[in-house]
Amino acid sequence: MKKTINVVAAVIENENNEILCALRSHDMSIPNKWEFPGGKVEVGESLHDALEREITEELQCKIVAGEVIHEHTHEYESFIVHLTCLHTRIIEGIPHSTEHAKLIWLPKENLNSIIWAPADIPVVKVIMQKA
Ligand SMILES: Nc1nc2c([nH]c(=O)n2[C@H]2C[C@H](O)[C@@H](COP(=O)(O)OP(=O)(O)OP(=O)(O)O)O2)c(=O)[nH]1
Repeated sequence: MKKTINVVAAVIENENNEILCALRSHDMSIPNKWEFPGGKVEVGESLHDALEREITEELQCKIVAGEVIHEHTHEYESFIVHLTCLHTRIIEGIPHSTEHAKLIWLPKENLNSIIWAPADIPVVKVIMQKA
């Protein structure tokens, strides 16, 4: 049976209505695809706590996590991901990549100009509808 992992990801918007997009590196799972920064929720952790922890580790800045934008389940070939994306804003620092190949800020209306991890496509559509 395929394993299901619970993942929480940050839709980080700046004052220019741009969204932070992170490129998975060639040595990660789902390589060379764009995603929203975040990661797996640990046992006993709330979504908000998990996201704030992951962003501190991954981007070396502090965010505050807000409402859920979208959540759904996507089945990959070897595992299933339950992805919850939260609206967030940075409260301290500037994002620096510690794990990703690249970070870019993209205007909401251009989010479909890059190749997203398949699980992210529904949330990208939701964000673009609100652009
Ligand atoms: N953080 C994040 N992960 C995503 C997104 N979309 C998506 O399919 N995923 C997948 C990629 C990973 O397999 C998993 C997230 O786990 P992770 O961030 O701990 O991934 P990882 O590469 O560090 O871990 P691993 O797969 O090497 O064990 O969920 C997304 O938008 N953000």
